Amino acid sequence: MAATNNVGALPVVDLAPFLATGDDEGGVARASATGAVRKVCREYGFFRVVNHGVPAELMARVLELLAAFFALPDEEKAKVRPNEYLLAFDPQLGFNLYPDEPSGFKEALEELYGKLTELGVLIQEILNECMGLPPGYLKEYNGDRSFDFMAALRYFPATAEENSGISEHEDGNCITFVLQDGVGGLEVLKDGAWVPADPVEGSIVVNIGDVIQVLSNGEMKSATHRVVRKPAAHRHSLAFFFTVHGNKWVEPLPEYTEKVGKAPRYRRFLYSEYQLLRMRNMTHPPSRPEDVVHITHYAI
Ligand SMILES: O=C(O)CCC(=O)C(=O)O
Ligand SMILES: [Fe+2]
Repeated sequence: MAATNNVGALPVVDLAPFLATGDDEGGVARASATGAVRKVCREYGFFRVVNHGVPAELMARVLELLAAFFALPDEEKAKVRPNEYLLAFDPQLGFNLYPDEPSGFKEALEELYGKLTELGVLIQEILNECMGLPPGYLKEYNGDRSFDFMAALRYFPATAEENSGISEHEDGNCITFVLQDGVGGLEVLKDGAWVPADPVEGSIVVNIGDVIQVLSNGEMKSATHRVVRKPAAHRHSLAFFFTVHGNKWVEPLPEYTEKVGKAPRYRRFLYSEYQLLRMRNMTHPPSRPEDVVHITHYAI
């Protein structure tokens, strides 16, 4: 059983140099932030971003609206499951359903969706640079935003009997952003110990998913993480999944294989197939833990 390492703090990456209008000094700061992202993705796959362009006021407003939404009467649900969620997709696709209450919910979620999409595009560009890919490679490979989605979550307080919010897992997509209220409980596995990804106001937690791990032939980590519920309060969080279209083939890139004389560590797969297998993990949970499909399913 891994220990919890309370002294560990997530590395922080300041994105200000990428959002400021470019000058020479900005170039140096951008190179240094890119280096920081490369290092943290190799070691960890989890970090925090600040000065990310998503207004703190909007983040706070959405979390308050989520709390108001999930607080609408339904306490019976707490008895049968550890959390509740609401999904939102690209508003332009036109199939999101929003509740009437609280007022301003749709507008705030859609505004946030747009901002997090922009942040995803920015982080993807930074990763492109970190990974030494031809300029614009990832943008071209992953230019279709129709598979991205956002999950708003509420976790019930832990009981004396159990406290699991989301059991340990890796995200299957490219890049995930997590916004959370002040309760805490998100933890990331680093060198065999659970490191808390505690809330820091205004910052956004970023984690690398399986697609980036495979493209980089395992060099960039899709970090294992979980949510442990706290006894005192409901926790609200919002996860945005920046991902590839289902019809994309995912495989280790030449920059990490033939160009550097390394054998691919994964066989190629269609993203929609992997998504389906992961979905089945949830709808038909295998009785043996070793039968749960992870990215290792495609390992060579
Ligand atoms: O609620 C959180 O902080 C994280 C949720 C998560 O890991 C997920 O939905 O994949
Ligand atoms: Fe996750």
